[in-house]
Amino acid sequence: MNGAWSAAAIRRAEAQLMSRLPPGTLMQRAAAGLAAECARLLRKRTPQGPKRNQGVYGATVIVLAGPGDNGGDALYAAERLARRGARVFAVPVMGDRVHPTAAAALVRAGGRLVATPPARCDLLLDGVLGIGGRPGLPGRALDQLGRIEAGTVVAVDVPSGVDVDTGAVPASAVTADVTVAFGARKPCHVLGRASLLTGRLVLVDIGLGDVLDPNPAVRVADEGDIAAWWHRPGPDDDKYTRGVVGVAAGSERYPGAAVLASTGALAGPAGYVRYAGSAAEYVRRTRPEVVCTPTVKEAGRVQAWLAGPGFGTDEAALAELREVLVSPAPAVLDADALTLIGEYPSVLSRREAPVVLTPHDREYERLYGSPPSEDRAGAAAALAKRLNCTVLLKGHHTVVASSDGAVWANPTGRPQLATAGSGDVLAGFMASLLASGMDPVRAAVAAAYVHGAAGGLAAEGGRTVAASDVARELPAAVGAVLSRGRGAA
Ligand SMILES: NC(=O)C1=CN([C@@H]2O[C@H](COP(=O)(O)OP(=O)(O)OC[C@H]3O[C@@H](n4cnc5c(N)ncnc54)[C@H](O)[C@@H]3O)[C@@H](O)[C@H]2O)[C@@H](O)CC1
Ligand SMILES: Nc1ncnc2c1ncn2[C@@H]1O[C@H](COP(=O)(O)OP(=O)(O)O)[C@@H](O)[C@H]1O
Ligand SMILES: [K+]
Repeated sequence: MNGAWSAAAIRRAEAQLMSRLPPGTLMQRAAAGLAAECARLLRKRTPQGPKRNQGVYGATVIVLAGPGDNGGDALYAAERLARRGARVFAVPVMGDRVHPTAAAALVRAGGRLVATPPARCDLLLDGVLGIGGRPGLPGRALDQLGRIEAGTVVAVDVPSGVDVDTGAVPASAVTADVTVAFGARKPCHVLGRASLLTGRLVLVDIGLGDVLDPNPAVRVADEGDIAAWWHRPGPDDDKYTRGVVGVAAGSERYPGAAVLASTGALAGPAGYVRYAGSAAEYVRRTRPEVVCTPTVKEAGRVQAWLAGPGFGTDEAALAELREVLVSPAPAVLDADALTLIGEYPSVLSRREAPVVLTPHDREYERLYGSPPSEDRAGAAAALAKRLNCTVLLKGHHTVVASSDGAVWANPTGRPQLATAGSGDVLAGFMASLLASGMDPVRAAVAAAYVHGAAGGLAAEGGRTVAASDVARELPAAVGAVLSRGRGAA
């Protein structure tokens, strides 16, 4: 598992570490790692004309330097590049406030402090704001970003202007090709719109590992986690012990949801999929391995339910939802089930077994009363706490929150997944993970991860993606994630 730590947690760890080290040590570690990454990027540049001067020597580097230590990191890294022959121009963007010793070191190495740098450069270093930054950019930084044409933009620690702890981008911010982060990820690298401005993330180890709080603000699963959580069938297993999934989805009007959710469920680790609803004819025709009954009651005992996709919001649907909720099995509630809960919140009141809610933003609003804020992790956690459920809030970086406040950001997925029915596939797959015995938060996290990976496979080569394509790629995505995960373990 990877984590992302809040600015306050990073500062606490840095303070502890710094108390044991000579002054300036951490900043030099950060600057050395940053300069090394810049040198790697400059080696890849393709200057116009004959291939001379490739690399650091002769490259034009511009530093936007803010008033704090983030500017200090950028200036010390630029000093190292200047010593290797780069032409460095540093622009103080907050009046004359600039890290004094770092600026002096850069000047000694041949760099220049200027008000107006060249209009083009090979590499632009964003050292405007780091973890001490409030959202938004100072005007001078914004002006320079508007006029400089940069081959590569490297953000120092975080893309300046973002809200470091939430990933919100309420005002102007830098768009980076690469972000070189020190010590640990911060929430803005993995959450919200800020994660899109981060570009490729490079972590530089400055020795914080041992002193960081063991509980990160945001967790990010990796393939090793998913492989470790996955229940593999053993020689004594049968289809029942592997778990029975109940799918209460679809209707005569929306039979597709039943098929997509059942296909999602079949791709998971459970051994048996039962369908309960009025679209049985379509499910049988497309997925003959699914056992169909007309109602939830007749489906009998299952180890997990999915309820909601395409099953309507009328009285009959409400009655079926109530039937699912009296079952002691954990349940994924999606789509129409979320609309029903928004309308009749009391249906959840006597529920004891775990529930995973999987809203997109409009469904979230129906459940919570207002749309999710740009602090998507905070929004998911607030709903999870209020309803005492696990919440998977869908979007570009899907977020999973547990009712006790733990938050996970999903690292996979792509916008092509935003296609009708793709959520039905996700919900069915998640129900299969629950039925296999996986803990609800892990089931939500693992389902989002593998679903995103399946979307990636479906979109390979720029192909267009429909929900059936995502469902078709799920078994391959499971295979790839588990085999890489076991390899990593
Ligand atoms: N503390 C440490 O030991 C280390 C810190 N490092 C670097 O230090 C950074 C944090 O440095 P600082 O604490 O000095 O903070 P920043 O460099 O993020 O800057 C804070 C300064 O910017 C001003 N400011 C904040 N938001 C602004 C806005 N929107 N517009 C205009 N001005 C704004 C503040 O008033 C303050 O003067 C990290 O991100 C990292 O780059 C690294 O050198 C590693 C070691
Ligand atoms: N911009 C986006 N980038 C990546 N994934 C997205 C984006 N928008 C939506 N998704 C994903 O697409 C899926 C859509 O689900 P949902 O909205 O429930 O669709 P449907 O109800 O039609 O099945 C979710 O997994 C969601 O996380
Ligand atoms: K920065």
